[in-house]
Amino acid sequence: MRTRECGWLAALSLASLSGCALDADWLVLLPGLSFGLGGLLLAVAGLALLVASRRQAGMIRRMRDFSDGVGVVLWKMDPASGRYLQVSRRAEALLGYPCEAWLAEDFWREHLHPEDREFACNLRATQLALGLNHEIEYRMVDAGGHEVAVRDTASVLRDQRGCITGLAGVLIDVSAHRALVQALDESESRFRKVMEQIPNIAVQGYDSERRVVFWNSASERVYGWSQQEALGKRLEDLIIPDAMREDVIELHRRWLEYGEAIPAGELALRTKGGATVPVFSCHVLTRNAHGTAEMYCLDVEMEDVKRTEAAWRESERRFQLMFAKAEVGLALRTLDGRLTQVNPKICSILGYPEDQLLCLDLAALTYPDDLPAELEAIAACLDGRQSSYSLEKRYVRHDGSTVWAQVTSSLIRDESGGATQFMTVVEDISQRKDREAQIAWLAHHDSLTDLPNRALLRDRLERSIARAQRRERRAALLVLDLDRFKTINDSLGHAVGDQLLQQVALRLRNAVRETDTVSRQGGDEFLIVLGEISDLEDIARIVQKILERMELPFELAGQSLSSSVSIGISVFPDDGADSDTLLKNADSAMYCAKEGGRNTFRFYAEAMNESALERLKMESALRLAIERDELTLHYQPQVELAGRSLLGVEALLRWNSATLGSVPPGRFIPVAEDSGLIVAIGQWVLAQACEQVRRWRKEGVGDICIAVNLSALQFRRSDIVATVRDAIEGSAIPAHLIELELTESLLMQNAEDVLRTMRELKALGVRLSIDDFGTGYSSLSYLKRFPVDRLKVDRSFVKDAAENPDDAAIVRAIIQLGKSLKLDVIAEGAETAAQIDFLTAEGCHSVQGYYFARPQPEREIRALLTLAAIPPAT
Ligand SMILES: Nc1nc2c(ncn2[C@@H]2O[C@H](COP(=O)(O)O[C@H]3[C@@H](O)[C@H](n4cnc5c(=O)[nH]c(N)nc54)O[C@@H]3COP(=O)(O)O)[C@@H](O)[C@H]2O)c(=O)[nH]1
Repeated sequence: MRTRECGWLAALSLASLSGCALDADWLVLLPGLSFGLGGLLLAVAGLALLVASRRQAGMIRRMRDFSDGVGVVLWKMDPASGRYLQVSRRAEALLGYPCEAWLAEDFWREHLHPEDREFACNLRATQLALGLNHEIEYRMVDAGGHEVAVRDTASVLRDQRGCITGLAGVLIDVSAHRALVQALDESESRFRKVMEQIPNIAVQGYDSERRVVFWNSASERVYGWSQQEALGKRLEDLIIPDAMREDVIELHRRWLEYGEAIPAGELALRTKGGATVPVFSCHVLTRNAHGTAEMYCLDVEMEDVKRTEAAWRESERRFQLMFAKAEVGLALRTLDGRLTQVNPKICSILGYPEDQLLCLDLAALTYPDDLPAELEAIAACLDGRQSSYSLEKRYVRHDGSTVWAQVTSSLIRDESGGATQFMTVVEDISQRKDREAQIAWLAHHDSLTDLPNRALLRDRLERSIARAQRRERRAALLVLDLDRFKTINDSLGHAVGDQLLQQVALRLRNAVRETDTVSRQGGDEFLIVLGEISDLEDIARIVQKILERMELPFELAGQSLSSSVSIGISVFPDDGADSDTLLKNADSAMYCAKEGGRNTFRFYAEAMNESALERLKMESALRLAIERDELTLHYQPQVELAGRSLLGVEALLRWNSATLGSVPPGRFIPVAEDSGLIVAIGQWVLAQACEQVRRWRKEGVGDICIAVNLSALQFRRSDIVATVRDAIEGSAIPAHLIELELTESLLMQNAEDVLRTMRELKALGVRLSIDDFGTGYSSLSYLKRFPVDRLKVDRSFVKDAAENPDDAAIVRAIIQLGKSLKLDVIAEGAETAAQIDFLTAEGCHSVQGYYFARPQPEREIRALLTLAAIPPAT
């Protein structure tokens, strides 16, 4: 609480002194409103004088209304008892009591705040005793029990003799004002405290003469002057170096006079001890409570910053040095895998120049099989499950080779903890991997021959069994034992024996497919696993190939040595369902082979031996058939149905073997195809057919067209176009007298290649027909594209066509198809008159079959060739 004399109240007292009645007494109080209302109330004071002198009741009433309007309470009090005699209407709003309540004895005293009561009562009593006007700030308590801060301005009323007659005053509610002042005080003190205690910013305040008015503890530390020493001293005498002195004074002046702010910037200021201290200084010009200018300077010491910067530069320099010189590959990588920085070592590991490497990303550099594991590890880092990962992986180098690396990637985070990039350390571990691979190789291979050893073979055998089981195929295990190896070893020495084993290993490897496994078990014993076998005869053929290759002499130590093997064979699933059983059975089969005279093979199951042997015998005999002149061609007429005229003949191969007797084509053609002999045989057939055409023409029989069967293998493997061209040109016959029969199934495989070859053949001028038509799955669209002249209905449909409606429908459909595609249709296998009638009725163009003639040797068929109409066979 504070009291204040209100000097000019004396002037207002004139109004009362001049004998104002009660209302006029109020007027002396109005100046109490001057606090905060300034000039307005001076005008009011003048007005009061005027009113007092003129006693204008209306004007007084308006003044009372005015006091209510501005929110003040006018009161009159008995000085002796302290009881209000009168209060203005505003009193009700101030404390929430009706005006009458205020007039009660001791109202004022009782509604003073208990903490302020004594002080307010004493002060008023003292002032009254001295006869002084006075002003007191204290708190009252309203009807709701809340404190209300008031400023109470009281004037002493006197009569003409100067005796005190009463006390009148104004109560103003200053609660809001006080709260504001208090908040401002608190705020100011808070900020002052902050400014004083802020540790890193030296804050100084200077008045308009640049004398220190504020000097915080950081200023004491930075500049060495204590607050006590600094206060009142001038800026330029404290911290401004001499060289800057005049400039600073001038800058300050210009700020004050022209408002040109002193810019913030780095300065080198002076300490008490005369040392220079680098600071970053910014300045604020403000006005104090008295309205005078004050400049505040906020200086941040730069030494720390500079030290940190230097340390950072040093650390960066070291990092760059370490990065560049590191003996391991280093790379910085964005979170999505792009390389942003690489060191020379990683460039050399990956074989890329730096600029090219920086254009690549993780996926492009990683061996595809190893990428998923690394992406999984990256995801674990990015979703916070781990902060780094380490793995072994393969990179794809610039030249396409792969390099094994031990990779450790750590997530780098920024100050706020956000992941920014990966730092990757790459160590070339190719050598270690090679060593590991070498060790693994040695653990699973025979060091003499480099072939898989027993352990690896067992693994491969088990895999082959599993695969064969899944695909419902067979697998075979061959146990091979070199005949006479002991003799060679003992007589020529171990070195030669070793060489022999190495050459045997090589021959065995070359005799089987890549996917088969050849293994050495030690000594002169070898094992072979043949996987994915669909036909038992395939095994016999491979075995035969091995035997043949082993029979060829070995060049060892300057001499030619011959050797041979005995082979025992067991087959999955026929001879055993597991590797142990198959090994045991193949072994016992091998001993049977040895007992059987060596240089031979034996299946574990006897039945297999028979069929395989027969087939092998046939293959061996067939191999010699051409040179032994055992092959001949028979011819079967092809007859036009309408006029029964001869259209041509089909050449059909016959084999009369010196050892096997007459072998039907149905048996030897598949063996020829499987063994590849069909290529040479087919060539022979073609040449013979062309030669026959030439002879018939020469001998006057006529231009007889010969149809020749082309096997699929012949069509695909040999240069069939050249073969046909050579045969035709070699016998100088018109090409259209040769017709090539291609099976329907051949056309369906690699259709585009087949089509190209067919077009080339057609370009030679030969005729093309589709054999066995109806047994394959030709689509109409394919047929349209193939340049064929004739469809040959398979004899299986012709056989029952006259009786079986289904077969009849098929034959009918083929005939219609031929007509639609403008192709001749020949039905083969027509044996009966009923079949001939049916085919004639359906509009079939021609037939081939026993009805007219069986395939016969040239001399027997010759008579038919000149007939105008071919009669049925008798
Ligand atoms: N790649 C080559 N394949 C050839 C060659 N020579 C023959 N073959 C093919 O061998 C299969 C069997 O031939 P083959 O025993 O000669 O049988 C042919 C005819 O004898 C037989 N045929 C003819 N008419 C009748 C008959 O009325 N009834 C009946 N049961 N059989 C009859 O049809 C065979 C002709 O068939 P195709 O060649 O499909 O016209 C056989 O698939 C021949 O293709 C050759 O040199 N190369």
